[in-house]
Amino acid sequence: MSKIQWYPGHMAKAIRQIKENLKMVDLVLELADARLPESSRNPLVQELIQNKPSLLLLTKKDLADPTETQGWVNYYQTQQQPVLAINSLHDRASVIEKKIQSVLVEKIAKQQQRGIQKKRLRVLCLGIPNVGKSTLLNQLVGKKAAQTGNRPGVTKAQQWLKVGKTLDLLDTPGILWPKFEDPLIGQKLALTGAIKDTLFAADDIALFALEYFEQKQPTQLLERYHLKKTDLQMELPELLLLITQKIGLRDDYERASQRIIFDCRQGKLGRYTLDQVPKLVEKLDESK
Ligand SMILES: Nc1nc2c(ncn2[C@@H]2O[C@H](COP(=O)(O)OP(=O)(O)OP(=O)(O)O)[C@@H](O)[C@H]2O)c(=O)[nH]1
Repeated sequence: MSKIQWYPGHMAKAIRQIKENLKMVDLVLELADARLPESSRNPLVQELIQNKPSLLLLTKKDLADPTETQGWVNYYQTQQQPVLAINSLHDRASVIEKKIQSVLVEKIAKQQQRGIQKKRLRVLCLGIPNVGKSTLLNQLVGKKAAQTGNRPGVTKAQQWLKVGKTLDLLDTPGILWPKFEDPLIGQKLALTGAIKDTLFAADDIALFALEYFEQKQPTQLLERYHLKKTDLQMELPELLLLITQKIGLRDDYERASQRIIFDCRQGKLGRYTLDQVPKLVEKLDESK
């Protein structure tokens, strides 16, 4: 597929801002998409936050495969990374508030021992575009605090938001990769909506989606587009043309591609997880 470009200027600015903001907070709330927990994390975030306590929130869990999400949660627990899977549209602020307090419980206890009585905890919220930051913040704050939209890059300025009795939360604009070498990550991000639609060819991403569903969840593909099992033996471009006809778009495979992408983003082909949980390699005792 064509190479997806990132803008180093934006990235440099975002990094400067994060470094400044990190000095002011007790914890980093890192958002990643539950459908692609690794591919939707900016690798630089880990480097930047270093020893700062963090909580990884896997957003949009209602769109991800629940078994896979549980697998990812288990995996992060083995990595000592505090994690919580959420549906930002429905989950209550108190669940996240409690989890943050549990991550910081030792720090709070130490501060109390030293006579420091902090009333509020300061939290920095980070995530790639369209991961659901504004939606989560609105849910946490309990009113329409941040602008939301299903377009990457809607969050513009940063602001402090009060959450319940214990948290102050800093909203920041989504940050981008400076570049990514692995085209597969680009395809996953494009399919789930983290990259502007103008930056990739819809048919490339639709073919990627067809390949995924054909291999992993064929029943959903058959049902959604009224296909026969034998249709799945076709080459992918042929299958795309067949679906184009099935949905009444004659030979307009460009629009059909956009429809397939939209269906995947909306969960019309069911819940799915594009990133596979890494296999936990048990240490073999070679002396035996
Ligand atoms: N199904 C589902 N949709 C969600 C969830 N969280 C966010 N969304 C949707 O995802 C889209 C993007 O959400 P935003 O909150 O605007 O994302 P953002 O991270 O603020 O985006 P930027 O402004 O690009 O940084 C919106 O259409 C939301 O309704 C979730 O947990 N489940």
